[in-house]
Amino acid sequence: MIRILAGLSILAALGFGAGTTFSTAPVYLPIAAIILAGVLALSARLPTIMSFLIGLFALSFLLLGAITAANEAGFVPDVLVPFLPPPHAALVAAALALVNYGVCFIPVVRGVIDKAAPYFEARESSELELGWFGTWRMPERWIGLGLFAVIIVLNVIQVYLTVLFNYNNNKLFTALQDKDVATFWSAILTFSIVAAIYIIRYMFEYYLTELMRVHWRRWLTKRYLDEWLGNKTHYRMALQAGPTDNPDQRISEDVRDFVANTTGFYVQIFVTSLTLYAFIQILWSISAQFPYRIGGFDLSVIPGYLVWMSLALAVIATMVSHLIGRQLVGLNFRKQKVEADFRFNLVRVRENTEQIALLNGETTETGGLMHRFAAIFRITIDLAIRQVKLGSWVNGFGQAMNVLPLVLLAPAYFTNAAMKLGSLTQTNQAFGQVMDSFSFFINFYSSIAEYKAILNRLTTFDQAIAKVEASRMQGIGVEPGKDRGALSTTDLALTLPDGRPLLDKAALVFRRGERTLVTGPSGSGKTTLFRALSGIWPFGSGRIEVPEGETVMLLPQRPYMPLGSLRAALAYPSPETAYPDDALRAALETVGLGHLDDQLDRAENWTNALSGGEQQRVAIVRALLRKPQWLFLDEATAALDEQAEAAVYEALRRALPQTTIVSIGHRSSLVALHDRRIAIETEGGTGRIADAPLQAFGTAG
Ligand SMILES: Nc1ncnc2c1ncn2[C@@H]1O[C@H](COP(=O)(O)OP(=O)(O)OP(=O)(O)O)[C@@H](O)[C@H]1O
Repeated sequence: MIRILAGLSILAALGFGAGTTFSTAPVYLPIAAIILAGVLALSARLPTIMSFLIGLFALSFLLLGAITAANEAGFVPDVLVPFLPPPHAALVAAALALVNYGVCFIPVVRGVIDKAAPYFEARESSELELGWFGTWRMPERWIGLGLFAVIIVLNVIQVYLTVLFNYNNNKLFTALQDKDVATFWSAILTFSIVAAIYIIRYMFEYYLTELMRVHWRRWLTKRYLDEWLGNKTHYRMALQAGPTDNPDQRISEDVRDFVANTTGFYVQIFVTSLTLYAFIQILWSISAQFPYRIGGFDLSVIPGYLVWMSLALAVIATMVSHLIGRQLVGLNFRKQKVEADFRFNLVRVRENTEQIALLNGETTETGGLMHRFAAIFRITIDLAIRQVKLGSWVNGFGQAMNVLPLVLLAPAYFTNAAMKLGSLTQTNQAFGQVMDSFSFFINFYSSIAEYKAILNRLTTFDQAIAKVEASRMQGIGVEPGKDRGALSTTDLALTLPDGRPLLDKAALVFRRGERTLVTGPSGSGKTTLFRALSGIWPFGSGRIEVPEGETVMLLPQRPYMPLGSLRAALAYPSPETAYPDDALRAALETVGLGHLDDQLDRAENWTNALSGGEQQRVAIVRALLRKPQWLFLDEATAALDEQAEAAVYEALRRALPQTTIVSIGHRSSLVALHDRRIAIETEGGTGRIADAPLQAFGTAG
C-alpha cells in the first residue's frame, strides 16, 4: 500500500512539475512530492502504525496539492473557491508526514512506538460496535488503524471549525459595530451551523476515542495476562522477581494509562500543532494590518510581532506556573503510592478477618491502618496547599487572559479610526489560541515525566517476564517418560530461590498403583519436592519423567477457593459448566458433603463459608472430577479426623482405581493407607531422601 502511495507521489511530482511550468502552481508542490516519495519508500520498514500515519498524511498532501494546483490553473468554479482548504494546507500535510517519519528516530519516541505497534498489527478478529451504524467483525488491527484515522480527521475538522469561528466572529462584531442587520443575522446563522457541526463532531470524537482505547486496552490486557499467567510465569515471577513487581498494578492501571496517554498525547500534539499553524498564520497576517506605536516605534514593522508577543507571554506564564507547581508531579506520584498501600492493607484485613477476630487484633489493625492513612492525610494537605497556590495563579491568569490581549491591542484600536471591532475581536481570539498552544508545548514536559514512569513500569514488567521465560530453559526439566509404569526422577536436586541447597541429588521412583507416603521434619522440603514433581519449582537441577500424556494433580493443605458459585469452586480449574450436576452431586456425596448438593448455584466467599476440612473435601471433589493419573496430596486431608481421612482415601481408591496417590503427612494413622514410605532426613543441613520402613513411621517420625 505504502509503495503504491510512493509511486503515486512520483506521478504527482511530474504532474505538479508540469503545473509549475505551465501555470502558477506553487513550486513547493513538485519538490514536496519527490521528498515524500522517498520518505514513503523508506517508511515501508517502519512499524505499521507509523507507515500508516505517514501514508495518511502523504495521501492528504496529494489530495490537497491537487486541489491547490487545480485552483491555480483556474479549474475550480468560483462558487467553490471560498470553501477550499487554506493556503499551504498541502505543505502542512507533507510536513506532518516528514515529522512523523523523523520522530521514529528519537529513541524515547521509538520506545513508545515499539510498545504501541503490536496492537496495530494484531490479526485477531473482533467486533466493532458503532451504535446506529451496526456491529462489524474484522481484524483488530483494522479497528485500531481505522478508528485512529477517523479520530485524526475529526481533529482536523475541529481545527478548521475553530478557524471558521474566528473569522465569523470578525464578521459578527463588525456587523454589530456597523449596525448591519443582514450581515449580523447571516453571521449568527453561520455560527449556528458551525456550532452544530462542532457538537456532532465532539460526540463522534469522544465515543470513537473511548472505543479505540478500550479495544486497545482489552487487547493489551489479554496479551499481558497470557504472558503473565502462561507457562506459570506468575508463580516464577513471584519467586524470582520479588514483591516489588506488582503485576496487578501494571496490568490494570499502567496498561490503561499507557493506552490513554499514548492516544491522548498524539492527538493533542497533532491538534495543537495544527491550531498553532492556523492561528499563527492569522495572527501573522493581522500583525501587518495592526499598526501599534510604542513611543515613536511602530511595532508592526517587526514581521508577525503579535505572534512573538504571545510567545513571550506564554513563556512567562508557564515559567511562573512551573515555579509554583513543579512539586505537584512528585506529590501526585507519592499520593498514588500511599493510597495503593492503604488499599492493599485494607484488603489484607478483609482476607484475614477470622484470624484477626480470633486474636483480637482489631486495635492493632486499626492502629496500623491509621498509621498508613497518616501518610495520605499529610500528602493531601501538601497537595491542597500547592493546588491552591497554583490554582490562584492559573485562575487569575485565565481571567486576565480574557482582557489582557484586549488591553495590549486596545491602544492600537483607539488610535486607528479605520479599524473595526471585528478585527480586534478576531485578533484577541487568535492571540489567545496561539498563547494556549505555546503553553501546551511548554507544559508538556510534566505530563511526559508521568508518562515516562508508566513506560518504565511496563518495560520492567516486560523484562521480568522475559527473564522468567529465559530461565525456564534452565533448572529442572520435566519430560514425558517412556516408562508407563512409573513417575521417576534422575539426579533431582532442589535449591531455594537464593541458591541455597535444599535437597541432595536423588533418584526417586513412584510406581504405578503403589501408594507412597512422604515424611520428614517440618521445613525439610517435602512441599518443595511436590512442587518440583508438579513442574512448578524451577530452582535446582536434574530431570523428572512423567509417563507420556498423563496428568499430575497436587492438592495443597489449604485449597484455593475461587469467588463465585459452589459449582465453580468444585469444577475449578475447569469452567463451571464442565461437569453435569449429577457428577458434581455424586462427588459431593462421595466425600461426605452431600448436604451441599442443593447449593451448587449459591455464590459465596467459600473460604469463609466452609470449614477447613470441608474445603479440603472440595479439593478432593476436584480430583474425583478430573481423574488425574498421579495425585499428590500435600497434607490435603490434615484437617479431617482420622476416620474421615480414612474414608476419603477409601473413596479415592474406589472412584479412581487408575490413580496413583503420593501423600505428605505427619500422622501415624496414614501408615495403614499407604504401601510404602520415603523419608527426608536433614542431618548436616541439606535434606536427603531415602526409602524408609513404613511401619516404623510414628515412632521414628
Ligand atoms: N518461596 C520460597 N522462598 C524461600 N524459601 C522457601 C520458599 N518456599 C519454601 N522455602 C523454604 O524451603 C524450606 C522447605 O519448605 P517446605 O515447605 O518444602 O517444607 P516442608 O517440609 O513441606 O514443611 P512443613 O512440613 O512444615 O510443611 C523451608 O525452610 C522454607 O522456608
